[in-house]
Amino acid sequence: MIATEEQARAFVAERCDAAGMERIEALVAALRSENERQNLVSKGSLGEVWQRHIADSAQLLDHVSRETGLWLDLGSGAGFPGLVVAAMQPEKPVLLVESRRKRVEWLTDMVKALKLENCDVAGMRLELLEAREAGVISARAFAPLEKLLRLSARFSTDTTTWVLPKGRSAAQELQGVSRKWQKLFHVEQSVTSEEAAILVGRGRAKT
Ligand SMILES: C[S@@+](CC[C@H](N)C(=O)[O-])C[C@H]1O[C@@H](n2cnc3c(N)ncnc32)[C@H](O)[C@@H]1O
Repeated sequence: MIATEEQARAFVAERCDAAGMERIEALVAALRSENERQNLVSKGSLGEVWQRHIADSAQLLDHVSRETGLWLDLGSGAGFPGLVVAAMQPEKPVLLVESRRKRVEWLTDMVKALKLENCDVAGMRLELLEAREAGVISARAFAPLEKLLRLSARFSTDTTTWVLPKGRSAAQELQGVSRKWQKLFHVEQSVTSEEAAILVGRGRAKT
């Protein structure tokens, strides 16, 4: 279990090259500065930004094979987890979906500043996004599982990998959805918190 900022930084460094680490350092610096202007993340979490946001996002890579297609991140907010993934693996195509204007501006600015040619921002509600096939679907603190699956099912295929950090509610939320959806997922322990878990799944979420 990651317990310190140093451990979190080392965890991330093991999963990307030096250029990736430089991009992540730049992202952290920009986040600290932008958070003075808009509430991208809670002030309290900035003191543990590597544990709470960066490593928390980076750990999803351990559940995803390297060759998957488009990584679709729903409700990216400040960029977690999608922007972190895009910065660590610039060969991975990533689409960040976010509806709030100021957050869309922040994400767009960061994609430009970090020179992430692999990463696009869809500044709109997910409901309005044109259907496309996603190799990976991620979403942290986006919506309750039932709603999340209903909104994103149309982007999934038989080979889609789902990585859904769900905090302490993971197992309970999974029990609350229909059996056809339960079958797709299992619960993985988060490495950033004893209490948190990630719903990892594979396949098409039929509606
Ligand atoms: C609680 S925040 C989480 C942000 C980020 N994923 C994180 O974990 O730090 C949820 C984000 O989802 C966005 N959002 C909520 N509903 C959405 C929708 N239907 N389409 C696109 N974005 C949405 C919100 O604007 C907000 O930025």
